[in-house]
Amino acid sequence: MKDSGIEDVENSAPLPWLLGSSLQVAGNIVKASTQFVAERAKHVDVNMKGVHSVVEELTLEKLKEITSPRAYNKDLHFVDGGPLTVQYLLVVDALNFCFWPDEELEYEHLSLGVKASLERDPTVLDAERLMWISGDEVQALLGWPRKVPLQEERARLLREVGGALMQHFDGQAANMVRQAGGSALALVQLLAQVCPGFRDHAVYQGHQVFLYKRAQIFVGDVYGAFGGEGLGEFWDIDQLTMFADYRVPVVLRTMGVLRYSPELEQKGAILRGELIAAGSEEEVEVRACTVAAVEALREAIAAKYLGVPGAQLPHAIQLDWWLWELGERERKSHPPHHRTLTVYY
Ligand SMILES: Nc1nc2c(c(CN[C@H]3C=C[C@H](O)[C@@H]3O)cn2[C@@H]2O[C@H](COP(=O)(O)O)[C@@H](O)[C@H]2O)c(=O)[nH]1
Repeated sequence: MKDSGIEDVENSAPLPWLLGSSLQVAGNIVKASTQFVAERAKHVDVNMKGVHSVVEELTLEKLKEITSPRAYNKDLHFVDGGPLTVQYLLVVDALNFCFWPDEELEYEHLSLGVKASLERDPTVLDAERLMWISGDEVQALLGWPRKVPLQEERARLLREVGGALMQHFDGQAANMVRQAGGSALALVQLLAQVCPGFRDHAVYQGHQVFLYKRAQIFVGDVYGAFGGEGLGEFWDIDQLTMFADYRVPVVLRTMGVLRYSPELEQKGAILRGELIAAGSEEEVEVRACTVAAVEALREAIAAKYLGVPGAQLPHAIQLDWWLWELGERERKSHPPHHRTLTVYY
């Protein structure tokens, strides 16, 4: 095969199979598969009138804020511009799920708790230590005064990360980023391949639906923490979708962008704070329609601001950070979010 040069490409291009795979051709499998759900959803829908009224009110000044490098909240994180930041973000995003069973526990307790531990002991996130971490050590890592929800699961997920880093990347999360060759989608796929805990998907009406929330948020965090440069430089960062959590759907509902059926909202579990099962139609539709809603917002913003001097078209992840921070600030006045016991978000 020498004369065809394929051998050379294989040796030089990282993960060539991804470049030609459905992942690249169909863009992001999260975008494609959540669209499949949004077109059929019974309990949730994306209200295009709501989308257009939000974009109507979106000023150029607000858009500049959303697309500025400061949109990523570095104060909440350990950011030293080096590979230890990548190790830190992978650990945080391996644990970045399901805080609500503990009324007082919020995301910042996770990110700032791990940051404080790392500043006390720079070896605390070494892969060979993560491989053996216990539930009690996870509680200590966060510096939380009591057990954290799903504590033993969180320890298992960290042990999985430690083992994968030792097996494939010489213990360094930064090596995994480098192996993705500057592609955000390839890095999402690579992380989901080596760590089953990041394979956030469901089966909906017989079709596999990918949300990949923690895998995508890890890539978004690396991009944000490094300001889109060095280890954070991804040529296809605009291909990532928003991160399907439980905070942003509430924000989109208060904006009139997302609508829930009466069964789901009034009579249903949400207002009574009952659990909605992971993988149920309701849960998958809430998450998938949230992804589709942010894509619709993004397209409507592009239609309004394409070519406008000084306007930068936002990535889905920048819209996500804007909506999530808004939801965090307003969470006391917002209606309750849906409650799913899960390791995915
Ligand atoms: N969609 C989306 N979901 C996000 C985040 C973040 C972390 N954002 C920081 C990182 C960079 C940015 O600049 C932000 O400062 C956490 N979560 C999810 O929210 C839920 C936690 O909610 P609560 O219980 O209220 O703390 C839980 O599912 C968690 O996984 C985000 O950015 N987008």
